[in-house]
Amino acid sequence: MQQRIKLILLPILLTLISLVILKLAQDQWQSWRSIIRDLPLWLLPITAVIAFQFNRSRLAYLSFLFLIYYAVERSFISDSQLLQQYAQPVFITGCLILTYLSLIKDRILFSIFGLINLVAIIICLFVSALLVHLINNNTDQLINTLPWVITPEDLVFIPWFICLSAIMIRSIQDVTLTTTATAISFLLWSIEYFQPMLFPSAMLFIIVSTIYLLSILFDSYALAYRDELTGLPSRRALYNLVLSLGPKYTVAMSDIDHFKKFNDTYGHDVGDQVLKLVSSKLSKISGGGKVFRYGGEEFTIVFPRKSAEETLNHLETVRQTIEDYQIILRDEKRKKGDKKSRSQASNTNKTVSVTISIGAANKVRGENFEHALKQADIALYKAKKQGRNQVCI
Ligand SMILES: Nc1nc2c(ncn2[C@@H]2O[C@H](COP(=O)(O)OP(=O)(O)OP(=O)(O)O)[C@@H](O)[C@H]2O)c(=O)[nH]1
Repeated sequence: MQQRIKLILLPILLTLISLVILKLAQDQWQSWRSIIRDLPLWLLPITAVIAFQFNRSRLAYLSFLFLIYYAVERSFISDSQLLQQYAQPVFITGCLILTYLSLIKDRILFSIFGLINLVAIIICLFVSALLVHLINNNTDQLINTLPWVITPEDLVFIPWFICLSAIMIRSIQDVTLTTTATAISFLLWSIEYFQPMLFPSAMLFIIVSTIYLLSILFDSYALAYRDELTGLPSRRALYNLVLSLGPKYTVAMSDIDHFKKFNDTYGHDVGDQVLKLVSSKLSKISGGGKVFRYGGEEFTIVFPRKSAEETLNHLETVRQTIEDYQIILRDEKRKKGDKKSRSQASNTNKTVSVTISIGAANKVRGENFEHALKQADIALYKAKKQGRNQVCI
């Protein structure tokens, strides 16, 4: 749930807030109009290249297609009738492409997948031309069968609504910043068509580029500083934190007991499940402890401004929580099986529990972080030797 708030709701909310602020501050940026008008012509290609470099092929496609759209729109700005004439098919094409790109995965641009995507984009173009043709030729019939349709122009809401629903469902299913960025593009694309007077297109495409660049930046940050399996900050993030630590802190090393045996008994996949659950319990440690996956089944906890004695209660509480926690092993058959096997599986779910050992050490004056880490490791070794499932300092 937290992940959904962070990766879907927050970016959408921030975009909406930015739009409101931009609208309210309209008078201020009006004087920058000529710069704003040119900015997408620089920003969109830069975004496309960066997205391509970072293997975000979907964002690269979108930046490139928006660039073409914006460049064409700018060059035909004087011929407003021509723009009007093609507005509907162009809008539906955009909706279809955005929906298609939100449904697929990022693939290498110059590969067979790149070719497939290119063909799919061309198909979107034809489908939208066909749709508009069908709508225009069957307007009367459609209006009679669909009583809630008010004018022929409103018929565009049908494909739009289908695409919107598909994108929304996809955003909930595939919680990534790229999917959210595609959903936000759809929102801005809809504003561009339904409310063209609200914002100049240039402003919308500047926002689109900014969102793409930010999503690439945050994704890369997460890749560099977060452990993929557990979602905890990685060892690299730990060494980043060390740079900001003051003279007083405590380092604790924690390790799951007999994890090799656990893996051998239940398999590596179940081991992974347990690692995730232990990480989630550890990450809720009290006392301001910051938890990192050090590697394998080892975790490091840093308590800034606390002595080892002051952290004992917090470490003991988390150790006890993990010991008491009954882990329900998900039956793999259940995920793939039919209804019958699912109900059988729910009765055969096994519960297991694991314990952890923890060693903690103070940062000693005149010594560095490595020294504190080594002392914590020695304390952990002591906890293991004394029978495991305990905290030692
Ligand atoms: N499932 C899974 N296992 C891992 C992962 N990383 C490390 N391991 C396993 O963790 C186990 C660590 O085993 P050991 O270092 O021998 O320690 P232990 O069995 O936990 O025994 P003690 O620490 O002495 O209690 C090895 O079997 C590794 O394969 C991982 O990401 N997933």
